Amino acid sequence: MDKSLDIEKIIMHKFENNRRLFLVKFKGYEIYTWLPLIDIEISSYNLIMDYFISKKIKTLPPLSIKQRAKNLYNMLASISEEDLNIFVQQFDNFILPKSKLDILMQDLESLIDVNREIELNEKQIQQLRERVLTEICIQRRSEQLIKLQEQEWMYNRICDNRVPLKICNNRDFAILPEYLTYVNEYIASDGIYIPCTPPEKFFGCGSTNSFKKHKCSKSCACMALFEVTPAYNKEGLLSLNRRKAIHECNKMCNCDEDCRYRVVQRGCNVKLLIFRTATGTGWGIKTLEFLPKGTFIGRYVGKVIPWEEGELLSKSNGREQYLFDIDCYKMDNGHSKYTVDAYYYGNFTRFINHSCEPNLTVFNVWINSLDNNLHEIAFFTKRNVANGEELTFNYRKVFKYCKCGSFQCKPQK
Ligand SMILES: C[S@@+](CC[C@H](N)C(=O)[O-])C[C@H]1O[C@@H](n2cnc3c(N)ncnc32)[C@H](O)[C@@H]1O
Repeated sequence: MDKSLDIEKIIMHKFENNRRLFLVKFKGYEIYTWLPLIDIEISSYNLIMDYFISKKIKTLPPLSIKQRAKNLYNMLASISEEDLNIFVQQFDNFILPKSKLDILMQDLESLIDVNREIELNEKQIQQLRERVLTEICIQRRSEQLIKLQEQEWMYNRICDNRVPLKICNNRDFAILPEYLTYVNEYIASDGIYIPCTPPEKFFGCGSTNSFKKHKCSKSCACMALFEVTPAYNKEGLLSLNRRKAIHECNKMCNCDEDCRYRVVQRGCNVKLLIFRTATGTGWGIKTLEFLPKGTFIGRYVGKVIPWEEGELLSKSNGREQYLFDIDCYKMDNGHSKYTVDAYYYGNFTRFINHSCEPNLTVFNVWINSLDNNLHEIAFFTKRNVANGEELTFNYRKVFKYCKCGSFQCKPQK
């Protein structure tokens, strides 16, 4: 019988060659088929019972050994999500054995005598339960790996990083949040306009009439125009120590795409892993290569909402930590005009955890939007970072139970 078809009702039964056959109708189909008891008893035992009762047939068919073994399996399998996550920790690094479900079911069947209640002692129950739970873990793990693979593929289809992202969870059965839409840019909420080109009066550096692309140097006209110190060295690493505004060359400039003042806009060029942390902070980001100080990591993106809306959202559980104010310039009321909400829309940076001793730092960057209140929020490494280290920044919102584990950690009392 096709396992994907559900039986809606049993119409009648008959005996043929000493076998009881049932005429069944499948859910959603006008199909009627004769099936032997053995084919339907596991999935539709209650239907068979109801049918027998309705027909006033006294002898109910006994449960088959298979069904009883299945019931026993289900009984042993009952466990909460939390306990399953604890159970799976016994397998180092989530390396599970090969499935032995067939042997387990055979063993359960051979334990069962159709006419008698089975009696198992505590130790037998414990051993069987461990085998059943192991099978559940194997099943859940294979479903999870398929899902994580799909999510990695979906993220990389959209993600504009120059190196593909990797996703890995060797801690529990969680997958990445399915409500998250991966985006590379700010998404404007109703009534907000995000400029994607500089105003016309801005000419950029180099002559726009020239066909020959010019090379920007320390004396790039943009830096003089915006009265900023050039932010990057020749290797494209951040050379500012103090938090200053960064202006990059933009769409109006006549310099190469690989100009040294186009770092953030070129995207992340680092091998990154979205992983499940061991410290109970959920997902996090780690680098899969050594990063020198000043390496650009990513832009914090998401839905741009008015600051006041962010304030309201921050009161709802779990949302606050995904909100980031675009706050280089404050309004008269002392707050930023806009906030980025990365809860439903965001990129990998929404998974960066907080640390009281972080290895990332945040800079405000203007590229094509020259609106004071709509700059980019960019992460750079604030020191050399070793291959395999988790990337963190300081949220500047203290956690009651901070799990960053650093010596500087200041959890709220
Ligand atoms: C912006 S998210 C970071 C990604 C998050 N770990 C996840 O799985 O989506 C912020 C949330 O991560 C967790 N988190 C981040 N840093 C933490 C820390 N130092 N201590 C405890 N929880 C932390 C908190 O649950 C917080 O609400």
